[in-house]
Amino acid sequence: MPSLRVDPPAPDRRPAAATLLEIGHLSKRYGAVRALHDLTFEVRSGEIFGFVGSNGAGKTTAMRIMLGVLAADSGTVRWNGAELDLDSRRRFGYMPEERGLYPKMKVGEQLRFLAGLHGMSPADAADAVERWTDRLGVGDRRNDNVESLSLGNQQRVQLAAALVHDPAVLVLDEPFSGLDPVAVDIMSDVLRERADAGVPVIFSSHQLDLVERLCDRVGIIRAGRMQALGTIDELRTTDRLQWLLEVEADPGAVLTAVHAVPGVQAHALDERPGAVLVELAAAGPGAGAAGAEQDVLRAALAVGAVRSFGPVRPTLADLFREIVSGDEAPDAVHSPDGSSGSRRTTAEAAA
Ligand SMILES: Nc1ncnc2c1ncn2[C@@H]1O[C@H](COP(=O)(O)OP(=O)(O)OP(=O)(O)O)[C@@H](O)[C@H]1O
Repeated sequence: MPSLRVDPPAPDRRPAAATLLEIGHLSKRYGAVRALHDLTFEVRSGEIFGFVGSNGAGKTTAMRIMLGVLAADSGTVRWNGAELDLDSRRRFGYMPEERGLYPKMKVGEQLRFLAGLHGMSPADAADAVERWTDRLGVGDRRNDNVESLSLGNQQRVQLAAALVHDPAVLVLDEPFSGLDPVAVDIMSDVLRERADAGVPVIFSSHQLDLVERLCDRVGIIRAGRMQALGTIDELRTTDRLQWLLEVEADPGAVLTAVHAVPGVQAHALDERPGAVLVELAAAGPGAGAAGAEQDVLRAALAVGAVRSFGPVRPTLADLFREIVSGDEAPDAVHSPDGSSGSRRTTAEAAA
């Protein structure tokens, strides 16, 4: 059941931008487990891309392949039109799921060391470490061993490690997990700021409200395949047009009146007494439902005063549930014919 949000379409924040990171037809097996199957998507300059999927869907595998810490069985990862090599990967900032900090090393020392590995001079590294640890709220912990920090603060340090060399691409595996709300806000601001500076940002997350709020585009992956890809707004535009209707009248009478409109389904909402969810067929070639909402409104007005009547669109969490519902065990081997199909937005399909 879609939640009852009636939102105006979100503004498209995407600048007209070049595709910087292209993930093309990646496939990967671990023995009998098919972790990725022909996974293709792109992340554009200045865009925050949210990578979502159930546990075991293949997100970490895809991110590791992007970073070159894991080899794909087939497929390519291109940056700025060229296949990635060691040099270009040094320009990436990566926050691995397994969090690779040295527990017994001091925060500042460790970050300066990592910045040096990315080719920064000691002076530049020291400046950047000071700037990022201050920004991420762990400036006063620079002289403490990593293991003495709370897990959330270690995560802030891990983000500093991904950012310290001013990366041209950011790939972050579950950067928000375990963060307190203040740290979530800081992390969100930093990602938006980096994207606004032209950096393609990709992160995985199970926090769908956050993904919905923060990301310009989203990919929903299921069992190693991309199932839905597009802006939040595009993904929320479904074939089923649902409207929420509230009338000052007996709900049974409202339902009867609405059902009398040809091609319209309706049912009462348990969680919102008196409200009726009206489902119109999609307007489009052959659907013949354009203007059906006017017929519904007229029918409703005939039984009582209409308190509200407006379109309802699914949240990202609704879409996600719809896509992964009936999921088989994530570790299963999948049929080679791609029978699960893939939902791409019109814009993506045309691209
Ligand atoms: N080293 C490995 N050896 C064998 N199987 C693996 C290995 N790493 C991952 N897998 C399997 O590959 C599939 C994809 O795993 P992956 O970690 O990429 O998923 P994920 O989407 O990141 O999951 P989560 O949200 O739980 O982190 C899963 O079925 C997983 O069990």
